Amino acid sequence: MSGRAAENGQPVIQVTGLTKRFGDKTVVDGFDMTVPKGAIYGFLGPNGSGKTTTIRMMCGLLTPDAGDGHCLGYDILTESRRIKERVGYMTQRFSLYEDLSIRENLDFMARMYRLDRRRQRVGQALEELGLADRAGQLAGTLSGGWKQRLALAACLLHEPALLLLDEPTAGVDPKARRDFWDEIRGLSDRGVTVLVSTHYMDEAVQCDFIAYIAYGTKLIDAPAAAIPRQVGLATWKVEGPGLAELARTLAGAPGVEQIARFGAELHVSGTDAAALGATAQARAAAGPQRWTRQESGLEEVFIHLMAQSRDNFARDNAAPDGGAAGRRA
Ligand SMILES: Nc1ncnc2c1ncn2[C@@H]1O[C@H](COP(=O)(O)OP(=O)(O)OP(=O)(O)O)[C@@H](O)[C@H]1O
Repeated sequence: MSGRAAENGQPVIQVTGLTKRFGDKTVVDGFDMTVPKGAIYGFLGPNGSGKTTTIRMMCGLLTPDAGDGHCLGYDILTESRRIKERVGYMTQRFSLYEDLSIRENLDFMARMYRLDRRRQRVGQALEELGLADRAGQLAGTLSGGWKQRLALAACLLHEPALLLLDEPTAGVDPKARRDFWDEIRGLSDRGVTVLVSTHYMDEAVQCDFIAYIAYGTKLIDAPAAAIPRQVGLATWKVEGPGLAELARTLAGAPGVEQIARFGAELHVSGTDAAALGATAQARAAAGPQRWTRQESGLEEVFIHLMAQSRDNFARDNAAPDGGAAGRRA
């Protein structure tokens, strides 16, 4: 496949069997994925589950121990240099030089990519950012939201076809998060493909597709809107007085696997819809709270997946004496 193939309706990324071991630990195991052009693909999962390692392998930034594939039409094993030229990478820590000015940061990035029309590109980025009249200000003096916008502008200078975002809005206020995602959506509309690793639900809901990874294995890979149905989790919303006490008495009741507080509501979920329904109806009849069956949201689903993968991991690693082998969750 040539570099142009990706522009002719073929997936931007297609990988199979990606596996990575660090020492005797397999952190990614037989990972397959296909990413369409312009998609925003979210990677979720517990800490240390292999999200970053997977994303880096998919883009040729890290060599897998097994598996192969293509990214942007290039072979991830033999043409990683070509891929890197077309990838923008924004890490959680904003990778800016705090003691350089806003303009100097952009100019440094433009030099790093050996870009032509450097002055023009930097000038245009400053205009688009709305920072042209503050170009001489030190980057370290910007607020979190502005630093993030500058970091994004810096990694877009070379007009990448693929953007990697690692928890991009951690520590940024809600307005700035919203603006940031509007910009990401705009890039996706223009055909830029985005891979984002996150723990935040408000980032997850912005994604077109979500892969959920637990301990090196992909458990879910689907359009975001299809995931609640695919996981098969039933949820009841409970409103009214005494929710804290109700939550205590519901623990362990038939069909109740998860109880989560959402503001003034309790969301009670489980995979056995019939058993949960019977419990809900019995409790509703006893009052005084109001019970309503509702669609499970992504947040409930991910709380469920997280708890389930922890339980599976503890079971699979249970020592002969019944204790769990140590590993960070
Ligand atoms: N270069 C490395 N050498 C040794 N172990 C590593 C290396 N990089 C990652 N790991 C280990 O591989 C596992 C997966 O790490 P990775 O960063 O991919 O997970 P993650 O899902 O992105 O985590 P987080 O959500 O915490 O960012 C972790 O146990 C991590 O400690």
